[in-house]
Amino acid sequence: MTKKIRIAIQKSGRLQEQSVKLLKECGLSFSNGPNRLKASCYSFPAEILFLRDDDIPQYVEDGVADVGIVGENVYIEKQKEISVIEKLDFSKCRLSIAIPREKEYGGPQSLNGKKIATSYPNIVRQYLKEQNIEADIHEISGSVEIAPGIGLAEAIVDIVSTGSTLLSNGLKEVETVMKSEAILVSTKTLDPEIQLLLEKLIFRIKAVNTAKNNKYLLLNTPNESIEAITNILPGMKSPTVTPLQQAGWSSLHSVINENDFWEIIDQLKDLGAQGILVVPIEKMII
Ligand SMILES: Nc1ncnc2c1ncn2[C@@H]1O[C@H](COP(=O)(O)OP(=O)(O)OP(=O)(O)O)[C@@H](O)[C@H]1O
Ligand SMILES: O=P(O)(O)OC[C@H]1O[C@H](OP(=O)(O)OP(=O)(O)O)[C@H](O)[C@@H]1O
Ligand SMILES: [Mg+2]
Repeated sequence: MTKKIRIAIQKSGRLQEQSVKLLKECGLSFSNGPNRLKASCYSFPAEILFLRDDDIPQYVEDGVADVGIVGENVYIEKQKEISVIEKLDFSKCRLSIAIPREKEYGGPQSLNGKKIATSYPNIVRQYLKEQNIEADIHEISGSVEIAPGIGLAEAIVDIVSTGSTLLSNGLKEVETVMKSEAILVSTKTLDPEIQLLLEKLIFRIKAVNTAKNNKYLLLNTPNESIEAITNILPGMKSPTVTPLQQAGWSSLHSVINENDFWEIIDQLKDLGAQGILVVPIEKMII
């Protein structure tokens, strides 16, 4: 019987939807109803385990799951013997120190002797040690932003993305402790068959994520500008150039990193390019 790779993802919460989407884009189809804790993939030898995100590092360390998707913040906090395989480019956030909006902030040293509420005691302990601060860490498992308002702590360390949770709880962000995004983690030593499945999965994840950052670009160019445009748009190997019906003109197709597009658009126009189309790419294998 062929072995299956066991992939742990969050059951519900901030990582869930994007983790499911990524696996499905990688060709792993499975059903994920609200009460499902385990699902078999139809199209890939894999089993999906739906778990609390905080438990995923432990399950991966124990080998109950071979790989898992967690936030870097949880990976660092849990201090488990597991490997980081790949950053996944979603659930981007930061772990920040926040204090009541009306309070003056006098730098990290002003936290000396204060009480800090957090769900990330190990990360905070390490930060305080590095900054040479003596403060009291009060661990709570959720709704951390409420702590200063009810007199539980003078500061908090929690996840911030848009900052709206801090704002609605009368807090202000004063320091970033770490940045985080979703990552793929794995057990340190994998069975060789599972390792091969993991390599297939990584190949697919890279194809999906590279495609997201790139766009397919089509334009019409006067033939005398082909060389100059090729220098600006080298593409994966070199652009495809096909003649148009209209003499002296060609259609040029290439691939471009999304971030570069607005930087080069004026140069393309100056070289006489017309009818520029930018199209999303679904998968990209370099
Ligand atoms: N507002 C946010 N924006 C982006 N990413 C976030 C945000 N909040 C959390 N994350 C990331 O998603 C992860 C899971 O967050 P979530 O709030 O769903 O955790 P949780 O409540 O502990 O879930 P669980 O019930 O699985 O324990 C966090 O560890 C962090 O990496
Ligand atoms: O800066 P913001 O965009 O407001 O995001 C930050 C909030 O998002 C997360 O909570 P979530 O909404 O996932 O709820 P939770 O309490 O269930 O973790 C996190 O714990 C923060 O409270
Ligand atoms: Mg959790």
